[in-house]
Amino acid sequence: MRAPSIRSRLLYLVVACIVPAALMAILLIGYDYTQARAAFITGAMATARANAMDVDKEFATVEAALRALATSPDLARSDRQAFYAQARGLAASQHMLNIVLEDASGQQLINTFIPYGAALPPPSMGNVLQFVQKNDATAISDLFIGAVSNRNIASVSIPVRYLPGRPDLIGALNATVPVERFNALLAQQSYPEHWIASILDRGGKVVARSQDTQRYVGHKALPEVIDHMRAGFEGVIETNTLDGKPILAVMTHAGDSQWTVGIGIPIEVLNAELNRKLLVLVLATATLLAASLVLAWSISNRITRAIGALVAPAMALGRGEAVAAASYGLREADEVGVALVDAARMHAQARHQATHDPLTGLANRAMFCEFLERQVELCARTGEPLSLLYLDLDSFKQINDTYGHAAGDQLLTGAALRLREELRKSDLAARLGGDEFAVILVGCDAAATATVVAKLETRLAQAHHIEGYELVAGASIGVAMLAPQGSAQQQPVSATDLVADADDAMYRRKAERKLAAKAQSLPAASM
Ligand SMILES: Nc1nc2c(ncn2[C@@H]2O[C@H](COP(=O)(O)OP(=O)(O)OP(=O)(O)O)[C@@H](O)[C@H]2O)c(=O)[nH]1
Repeated sequence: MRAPSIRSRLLYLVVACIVPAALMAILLIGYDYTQARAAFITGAMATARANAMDVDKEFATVEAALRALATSPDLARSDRQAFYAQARGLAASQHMLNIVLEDASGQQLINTFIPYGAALPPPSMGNVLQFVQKNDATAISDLFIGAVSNRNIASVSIPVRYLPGRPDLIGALNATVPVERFNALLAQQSYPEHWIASILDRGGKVVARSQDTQRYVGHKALPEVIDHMRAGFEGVIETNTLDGKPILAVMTHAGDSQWTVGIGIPIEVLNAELNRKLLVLVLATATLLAASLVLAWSISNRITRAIGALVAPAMALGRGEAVAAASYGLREADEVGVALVDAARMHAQARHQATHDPLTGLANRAMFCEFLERQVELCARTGEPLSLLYLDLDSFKQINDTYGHAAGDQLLTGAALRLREELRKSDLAARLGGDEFAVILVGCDAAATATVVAKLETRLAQAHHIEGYELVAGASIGVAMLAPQGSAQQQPVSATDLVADADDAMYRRKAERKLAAKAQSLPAASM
């Protein structure tokens, strides 16, 4: 399996960084949403309870006014006309629609809505009167349409002994209040935007509403809401408004009237913020992800290019070639590049050390042997001439012994330099060890070889200026040749034979030179 690329790693890294961050943001948004929902429930419930108390307060105000009216001396005296006038004045001052006094049979005795003395409706035993008589207590009605006023109204009724001396006859003193009183109650609240508050009677009819009041007054709430009301539920439900808008609503009921106050917020509004935040998050994540991926892609391209550019110098190093310093546009790649340059240099150094003599810098025996074998084979095939010269310095030991090893080293180095200067680039000069050198001349016939030998003998015989002395150590040069094909000359056939011949020739030459020197009574080396 192929190892993953830098590009895929970087892309994974981007995804690994951004996706968890986005998930975390989603969790935070979710938490925020729950908090907003809880805050709505807490705030709306507190407001609904306060509104429910306000509803009861409205009824309590009306009841208190009626109870005060019931103590009127005009009633005790059965002065109906005076009582009528008093009731009418009270109704006007207390924003009541009208006040009605009924006897025990349900016959209206006064009705402030109808002029005093005019005909009153026939008697009727309503539920309210029955309740008042049975319980001798205040009754609060549900919403109904007034028979005379033809308006949505509610009534408060208190028991009243309307005939002096007949405490057994219990009639009712009723006051009706228009729904506008409850609408006014909601209107004076400053609900947060989007909140919808409603007041419902015990039967679930809408009494007042903070929005679209006229449209819904008298309408029944949804059955599920009515079911909750009947069960005496106080809490939060998800339901719909009468116009079908899904809402989250809190419900509570007033303790005395048992009317219900509900406050809702459209789920759409509640979710709008959530959706807005989620949209922003999705867009931000997508943008961030796209930007990061593009950045990661471009970074990976740069890294890949830098690493790819290292392949060529690495291959050059493998081939043993020199590696040039370069900048790869990335610090790490530059460092590897520098290491490759160093490695190539060390490699070249090691190769040079393995094939060259450290003192003179000439080829060493190993390189000499390899080169000679290759050239012998090549020339044997091509028929080109090849000459091998074996050189040994004369009386070098004496120089060493007399002037020291360091001076001997300098002389060896000087001799090597002279060889290099006198030879062609295509020739090979090698130090075989001690004061022994060898030269391979390729494509050099016998005449040219003789010229080179003479030139070298002359040059090497010249004095070296070392440490203030003039030191002379000429060289005895033995020659062996691989003659051209078809030549009559007897041929050595291998490099080993050629070396042995050159060595022999060198010894012979040395002997000749020694003899010649002796004959001339001259030392082999002079200083
Ligand atoms: N300074 C120095 N001397 C070396 C080195 N290698 C070998 N020698 C010495 O070179 C000398 C070689 O001596 P020989 O060739 O035997 O003797 P020679 O005096 O040249 O005598 P002939 O060859 O017969 O003329 C020895 O004394 C070695 O110790 C080297 O690297 N540096």
